[in-house]
Amino acid sequence: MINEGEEGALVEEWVELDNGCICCTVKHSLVQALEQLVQRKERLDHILLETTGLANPAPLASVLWLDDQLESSVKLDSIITVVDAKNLPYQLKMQRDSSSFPEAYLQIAFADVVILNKVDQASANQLEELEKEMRSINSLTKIIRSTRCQVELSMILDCQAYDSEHVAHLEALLEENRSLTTEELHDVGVRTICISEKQKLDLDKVRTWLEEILWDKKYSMDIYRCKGVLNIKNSDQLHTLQGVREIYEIVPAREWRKDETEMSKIVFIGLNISPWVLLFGLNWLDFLMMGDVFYAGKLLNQEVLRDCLRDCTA
Ligand SMILES: Nc1nc2c(ncn2[C@@H]2O[C@H](COP(=O)(O)OP(=O)(O)OP(=O)(O)O)[C@@H](O)[C@H]2O)c(=O)[nH]1
Repeated sequence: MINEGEEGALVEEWVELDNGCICCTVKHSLVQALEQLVQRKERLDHILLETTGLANPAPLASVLWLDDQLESSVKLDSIITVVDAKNLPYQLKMQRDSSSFPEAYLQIAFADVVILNKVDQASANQLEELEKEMRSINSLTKIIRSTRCQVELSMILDCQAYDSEHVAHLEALLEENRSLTTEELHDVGVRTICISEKQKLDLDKVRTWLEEILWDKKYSMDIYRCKGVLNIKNSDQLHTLQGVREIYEIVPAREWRKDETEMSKIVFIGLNISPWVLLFGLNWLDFLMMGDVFYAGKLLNQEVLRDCLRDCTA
């Protein structure tokens, strides 16, 4: 850490961690070290943690988010991924065609913000294609184009992506997606699915449904991230859902406003997401699908949905 000392001199300070990878072996001592830092410094606004280019963000995200719930002084604000506009198409293709550990996919799937860097090295068409591909992996992410990573700090700090009460972005996203059309469904890989439903949900049943998906990994779906607003039976409160891997939280956030439509909107980002399996679960929650489902950024129409359900119950 570099700080300003007496008479403006720069003072370098180090906090030493045991040897090991911060996303595996030393994740708990990392949290302790961060807390120590916060206690020692009065003027610490943000901590930017840079992992290696091969890191899997999942363990770090879970441990920092969990710590936030335990009222630690360190709070996870957002995960930012820098991608290279020139090389990303090659990396995604390589990982799609092999069974290797999909770091590039994981890092996009977990990103709350993607900085699409080196845009001077790609054509307008290539950039558009890349953004489309990234949005099909993670529709929730905010993409910022840059050269030499020059971005407004206000765009990457204070995003509150893990804040239970901060759902404005999610609501905007689901509105935004409405104009998309139906396309292919048979797609494997890391994808986003967005589900909206008008009927009120039974909270206990939603929990059971989520736990089957997140904990029991029903039908081999591997969910990295989930977020949502929920319209719960016998409650006048808008509830929010936040989840990172197996950990999830549903909390009443605020009363529904008069000008908003009371409905549930849930987003899952993960590997091998099967729309029909999720819908089968939803059907079991006792409601007919009245709302919309978007898969990899594309709207599935009601006919396709009904076919999915028929397939599941046959
Ligand atoms: N043309 C172009 N080159 C860039 C841009 N951003 C970075 N570079 C160049 O890309 C090379 C790699 O940049 P680094 O910033 O060291 O890349 P890095 O991935 O952070 O490297 P690590 O130190 O391994 O983390 C350098 O030669 C940079 O000058 C960009 O927007 N456009």
